[in-house]
Amino acid sequence: MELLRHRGSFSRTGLRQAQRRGVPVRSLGQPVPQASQPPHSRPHPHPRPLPLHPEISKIIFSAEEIDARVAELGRLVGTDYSDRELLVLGVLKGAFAFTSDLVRHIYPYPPSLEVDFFKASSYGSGTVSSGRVQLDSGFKLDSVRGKHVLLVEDIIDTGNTLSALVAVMKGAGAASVRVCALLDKKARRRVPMEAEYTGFECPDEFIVGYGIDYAEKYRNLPYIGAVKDEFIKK
Ligand SMILES: O=P(O)(O)OC[C@H]1O[C@H](OP(=O)(O)OP(=O)(O)O)[C@H](O)[C@@H]1O
Ligand code: HPA
Repeated sequence: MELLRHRGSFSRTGLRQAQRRGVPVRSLGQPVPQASQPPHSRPHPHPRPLPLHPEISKIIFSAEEIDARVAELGRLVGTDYSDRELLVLGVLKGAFAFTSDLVRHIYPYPPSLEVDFFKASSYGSGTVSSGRVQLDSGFKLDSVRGKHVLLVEDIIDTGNTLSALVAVMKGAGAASVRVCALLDKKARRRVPMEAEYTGFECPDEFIVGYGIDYAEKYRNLPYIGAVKDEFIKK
């Protein structure tokens, strides 16, 4: 076990000291020793459930619920694309966590699966959509021509962002465009938008966590929750 703590290389003195203390030392090229316990029975490095962030009033979707649903979505996507090459396009920044988890669950494997990201934003540092979707001008739209595109979003709220993105991808000559959204806040819709794959229906609240921010904060939380009122600027 102690071997795992010595990730870097040892100096000669450090090496001799480690050997004297009986620390097993592996030289480069030797196989990495396997942990004695299978991954699912190893204790998680953090206490679970994680303590609630002090600025969060409640958890709406727990890390465990999210993990389970993302795995199911991966299976659905994999089944539908088992005979088609797939381009997964994550919408930054909010969908970075969802996209990276989702792609690892896409099974059966499509004949080829590419992952890329596209930046779009309309909320700035507030809780209300500006209605103006700013799209990433640096993205090479040529790269979607002829591809089966799956747009991956953390949340559909007013629908402004995704309706703009679907139109952009179709205009760029994608062979097909589908949407996979973790959360669907139907109560706030202003323009029609239905995802082909949806994780959860989202209550009509401003939510954060699992990639989703308020004024750039809380993206790191492993769960999705609501921010306490006193931390929202009025
Ligand atoms: O349906 P809509 O009302 O358009 O809302 C959904 C969009 O809003 C959020 O992005 P945001 O503009 O906050 O940018 P971010 O992803 O960089 O946080 C979210 O990540 C979606 O992209
Ligand atoms: O509820 C939300 N929270 C954070 N960002 C968002 N963007 C759209 N809806 C939301």
